[in-house]
Amino acid sequence: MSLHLGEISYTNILPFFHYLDRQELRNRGVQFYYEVPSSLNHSLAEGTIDIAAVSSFAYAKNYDRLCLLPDLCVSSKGKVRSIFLISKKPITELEEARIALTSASATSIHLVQILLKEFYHYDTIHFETVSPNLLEMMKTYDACVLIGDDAIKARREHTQYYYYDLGEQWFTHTGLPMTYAVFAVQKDALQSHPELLSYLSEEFAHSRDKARNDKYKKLAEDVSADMGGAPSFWESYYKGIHYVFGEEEKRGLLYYYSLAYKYGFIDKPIPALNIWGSGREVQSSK
Ligand SMILES: C=C(O[C@@H]1C=C(C(=O)O)C=C[C@H]1O)C(=O)O
Repeated sequence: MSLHLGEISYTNILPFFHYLDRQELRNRGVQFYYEVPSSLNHSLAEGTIDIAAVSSFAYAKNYDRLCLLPDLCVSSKGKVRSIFLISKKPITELEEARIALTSASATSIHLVQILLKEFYHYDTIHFETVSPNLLEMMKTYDACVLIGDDAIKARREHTQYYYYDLGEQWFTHTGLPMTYAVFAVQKDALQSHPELLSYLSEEFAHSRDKARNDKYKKLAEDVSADMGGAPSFWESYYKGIHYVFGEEEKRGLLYYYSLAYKYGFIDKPIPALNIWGSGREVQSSK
């Protein structure tokens, strides 16, 4: 029986995937699915995918059925450089604004609402979820949120707007890192494929460590050839992202979940993260 693995179709996740021996994994029964985060979140919730890097928000939504792989995440302590609120007006002038949210995201579209409610005290902003097309969004809305490669491209090509980096905003107001993606696995799959999942988890960590030990040089060159942008941009982009799920990242994520609960984005509080193989739970610091 094969194991269905979801891969986010953005460059930010590549350190975990670039150096994987995909043929070896296919030989062992892994099937790859390449999708934007919101589709992977959906597939994981439906049970059609066994394991994936998904929006950290999606883990909270399906908390009872999922476990996290230890040590792996996509986080930033401050600027992430690929998740922006892009606005025609300064962030302090958004009373009654209409904001378009990218349909590719789950974590960031709730993060922006949390930031604007909790720290800017807005309660009259109108949010709508639409396809991630900057020009279309800005035709009808005052501001929009883009993530991943859409956001990187917008920042490069459309400099006439105000850009607010949501990782930086979160850090300014909380002093904590923000975790956008985690590796979540169905509890059922842990029963049916424990050895393969353990192998896969180690392979993700090896790929990440290889990319980091090379200071992201080779990865940056490959991404630049594929996507444009200078290799130096990609090197510093990767260096700004935290790929290790440490204690501070977990605290930041639990605080995000507590605010997501406060504003009704999730139905149940998340008291702790269930991390596979760690034999322990991490309590919320709040
Ligand atoms: C750093 C990023 O994090 C992403 C943001 C996500 C979200 O908002 O749901 C999901 C997965 C991550 O890949 C990014 O896309 O730029």
